[in-house]
Amino acid sequence: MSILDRVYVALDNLEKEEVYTFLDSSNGRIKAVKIGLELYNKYGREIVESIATKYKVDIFLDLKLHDIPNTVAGAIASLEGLPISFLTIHLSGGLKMIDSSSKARDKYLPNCKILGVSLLTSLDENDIEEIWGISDQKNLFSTLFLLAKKGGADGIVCSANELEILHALDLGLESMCPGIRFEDEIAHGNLSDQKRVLTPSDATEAGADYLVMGRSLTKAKNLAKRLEELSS
Ligand SMILES: O=C(O)c1cc(=O)[nH]c(=O)n1[C@@H]1O[C@H](COP(=O)(O)O)[C@@H](O)[C@H]1O
Repeated sequence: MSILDRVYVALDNLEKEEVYTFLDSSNGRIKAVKIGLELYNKYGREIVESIATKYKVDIFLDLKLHDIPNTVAGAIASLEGLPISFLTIHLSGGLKMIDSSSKARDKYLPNCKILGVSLLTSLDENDIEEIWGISDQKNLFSTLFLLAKKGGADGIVCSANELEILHALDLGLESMCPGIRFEDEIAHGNLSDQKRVLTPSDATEAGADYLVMGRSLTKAKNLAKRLEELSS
C-alpha cells in the first residue's frame, strides 16, 4: 500500500468547477476526497452526490458536528442516503453527543464511520492551554480518545504526533490525521494555519490509518509530481 492510498484530499478553497478541474487533472490517481463545510454549505448534498457519481471516489464528509445530542442526531438523520464513508463530530461535545451520533449513524448512515475530532491541528500546546487551562495534554488526548470509544465512534481525528497515545490505549479506533506537509514545505516554514504538523512518511510510520492533505495538493505547482512522491 502506498501513502497515496491512505490520503483523503481536502477539497477546500475550490469552487465547484475548480473541484472538477482538479480531479480531472489527477487522472484518476486520487481515490478519496474530503468535502468540508465550505463546499457543503454552498452546494449541499448535490456536490457530494455528483463527485461520487462522476469520479467514483471514496468520500469523507467533514462537517465537524458539535451541538446538543438531539440536534446532532437530527443533523445526521438529514444526511440519510449520502454516499459517504466518514463523517466528523467534535469529541468535546461530550459522551452523550458521541453516543447519539453513533446511534443516529446506525439508523440513517449504516455504511458511514463516525470520526471524533480531538483537538484541531491548528492548535499548539499554548493554544490548548489557553482554551482548556490544561497543561497535561497527554491526559487530555487520552481522555478524548477513551470518550470516543465509549460513545461508539469508529475513529478519531488527531495529528500523527498523538498516535503514540492512541496506540498505547489499544482501543481499536481508526486514525485520520490532518496537519500534513511535505518535507520541503516544512523546511520553508510553509505550514499556513497548521501547527501540529508531520510529513506524509512520518505520519504513516507513526501508524496513521489515513492522512488528510489539502493545500499541499490542491495548490501544488506540479500535482503529478506530488502524487508521485506519495506513490513511491
Ligand atoms: O477534521 C479535519 O479534517 C481536520 C481536523 C483537524 O484537526 N485539522 C484539520 O486541518 N482538519 C482538516 O484537514 C484539512 C487540512 O487542510 P490542509 O491544511 O490544507 O492540508 C482541512 O480541510 C481541515 O478542515
